[in-house]
Amino acid sequence: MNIQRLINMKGKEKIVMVTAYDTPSAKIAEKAGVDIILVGDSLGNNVLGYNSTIPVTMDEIIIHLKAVKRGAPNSFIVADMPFLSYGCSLEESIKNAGLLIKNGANAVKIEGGKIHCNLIRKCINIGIPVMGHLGFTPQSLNIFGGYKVQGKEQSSKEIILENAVQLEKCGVFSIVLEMLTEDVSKQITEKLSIPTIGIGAGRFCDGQVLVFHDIVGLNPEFKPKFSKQYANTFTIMLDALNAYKEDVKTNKFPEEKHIFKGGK
Ligand SMILES: Nc1nc(=O)c2c([nH]1)NC[C@@H]1CN(c3ccc(C(=O)N[C@@H](CCC(=O)O)C(=O)O)cc3)CN21
Ligand SMILES: CC(C)C(=O)C(=O)O
Ligand SMILES: [Mg+2]
Repeated sequence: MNIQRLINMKGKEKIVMVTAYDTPSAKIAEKAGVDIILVGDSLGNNVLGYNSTIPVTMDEIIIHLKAVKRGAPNSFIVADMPFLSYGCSLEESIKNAGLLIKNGANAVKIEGGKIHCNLIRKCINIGIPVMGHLGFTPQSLNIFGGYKVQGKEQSSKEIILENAVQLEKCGVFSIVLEMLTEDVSKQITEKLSIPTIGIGAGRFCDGQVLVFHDIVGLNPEFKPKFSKQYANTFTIMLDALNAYKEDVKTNKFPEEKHIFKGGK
């Protein structure tokens, strides 16, 4: 997989993106043959126990990116630039983007609109492919004041569309559209010649992205309307641990076959 192939998939074949944060989830994603693995800053919510993506640092993303790379050495990996790793100084932002590439990412994802065009152009010039992210951008949770669907008012529709157009102009190879009304994501998808990848943005995007833990049901208390849970692994794991506990308590584990014996 590469950015040209992803762009060529637009209008022909839907793009499948899933997050992964560690080696086992990356192995599963690679084995399933997804098109893109995202080392998302949702790492914070789903693995590190934060209640938003805001505390996630470059160091944390890099540790998990390297783990994902080891599990999925042949997959196309996008890494999220975490909050405050970009947007302050241009120089620092470019260095942080480059660090993600050095540590195994094939591209970086940046939340926000045309304000980042300068940074995006610089990144592309030095060889760093960039994916955009518009609509509800979780790093701006404190500006939005909550997890809210975007693009409901005419004025915000126009602003989001304009930002999508500008992101394409400055060279992003794809844009994630998060929690957008379906009419807006459809309009953006039709207007752009790069693929859109939706999460809570309806049926008409060129691809879809979901969080690994939401797909496999590892996070039973998080059930947003846009997500689809395909398995209940939390319960499967809980049952396994309960069975193990019961076996130890009742002397059913370990058995003869689990024992090491010395010579006579
Ligand atoms: N496990 C997980 N899945 C995600 O999709 C995800 C994360 N974590 N963390 C980072 C962001 C944050 N996301 C979120 C978080 C909360 C809602 C939520 O509460 N949604 C409600 C209200 C939407 C509304 O009507 O305004 C919902 O019912 O969908 C949605 C997306 C999406 N991302
Ligand atoms: C929800 C996706 C697009 C994301 O940015 C993440 O998982 O961090
Ligand atoms: Mg993210």
